Amino acid sequence: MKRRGAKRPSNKMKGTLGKHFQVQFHHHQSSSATSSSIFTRNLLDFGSQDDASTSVPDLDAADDKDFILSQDFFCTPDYITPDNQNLMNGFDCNKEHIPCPKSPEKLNTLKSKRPRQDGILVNPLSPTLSGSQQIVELASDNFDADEGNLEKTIISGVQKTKNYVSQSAVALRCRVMPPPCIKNPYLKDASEVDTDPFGNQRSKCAGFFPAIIGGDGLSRYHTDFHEIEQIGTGHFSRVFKVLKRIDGCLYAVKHSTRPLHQETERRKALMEVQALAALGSHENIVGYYSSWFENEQLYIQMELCDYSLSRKSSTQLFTEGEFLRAMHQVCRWQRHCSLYMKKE
Ligand SMILES: Nc1ncnc2c1ncn2[C@@H]1O[C@H](COP(=O)(O)OP(=O)(O)OP(=O)(O)O)[C@@H](O)[C@H]1O
Repeated sequence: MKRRGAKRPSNKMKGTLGKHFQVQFHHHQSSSATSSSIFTRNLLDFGSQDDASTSVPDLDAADDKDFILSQDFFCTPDYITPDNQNLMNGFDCNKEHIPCPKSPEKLNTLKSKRPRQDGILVNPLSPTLSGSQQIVELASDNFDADEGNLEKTIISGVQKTKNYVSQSAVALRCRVMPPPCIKNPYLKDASEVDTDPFGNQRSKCAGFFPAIIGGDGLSRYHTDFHEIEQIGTGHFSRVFKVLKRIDGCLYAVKHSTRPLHQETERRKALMEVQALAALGSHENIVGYYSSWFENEQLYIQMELCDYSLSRKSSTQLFTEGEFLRAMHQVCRWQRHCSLYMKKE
């Protein structure tokens, strides 16, 4: 494997984990030129948040950024298109009898607790530590030769790299797309999706589709849902039939058509969500699942109704049965609401 810009002597990294980190680190460097612009932009954006004062001694600062980001946030571009399949097989403990990387729990030992200069013990899994510090601590369990250096690194890290992992980076880590679940096996009459909407993307990766991630890379809508079709329009909104990737169920997602810039606008839009959530589940009320703001638009995830009175064209007349069913539902709904009001 070609190594470019290798700064650390190889004897620093012993064992499988070290090998894995080295491989990932160098591979990321060599493949960075071919990475998508999204990856590159995000890496740069993230890197720009780390100023000189936050760099860690003994290690090259730029190397550290690559090292941390490729491991921690993206599943790495390598994961999508591995250049060397054998290297990826290194993760398979059964195949090569190589021990798996230690679980984070195993690091929570007395040995891994380092005294800070102010005398307070530092737990590497404590939320006050950044991701970079945890990775450095992870390395210390494997590379005894560098124990002293790493100890210094950790202590300095606590002082200097306090807010190294930004909120957006943490959010990005949470937005790794789950593998699609076309059919939920626990649903009796599971919705059949005739064709695989994920098509050839499925073979490429288990989790990250850069092409459909929004401009900021953090689209919850595109990460969590596959949009199938538009099923309705409201006065200020559009409603889509979607497949939730992780559970394989169909839902309706309604989102506002224009950005809600003002706080008052957002509050007003939220009233619909609050009413739906407060009413709870009822057979005649559309089920509410979740809601969120994205790009200043409100998204509401709801039960997908297979029938809508508004879809009947104005020229079509209701049959008597349909009319009675509709009236019955309205009455039940009113009763449900009045019961709810009484509770309040
Ligand atoms: N949960 C759902 N399942 C199926 N179709 C839906 C669902 N929610 C809305 N629709 C469809 O989308 C159309 C518009 O939705 P809705 O009635 O919520 O909009 P609206 O209240 O008129 O709009 P706005 O909130 O912008 O004023 C409905 O008439 C219906 O056809």
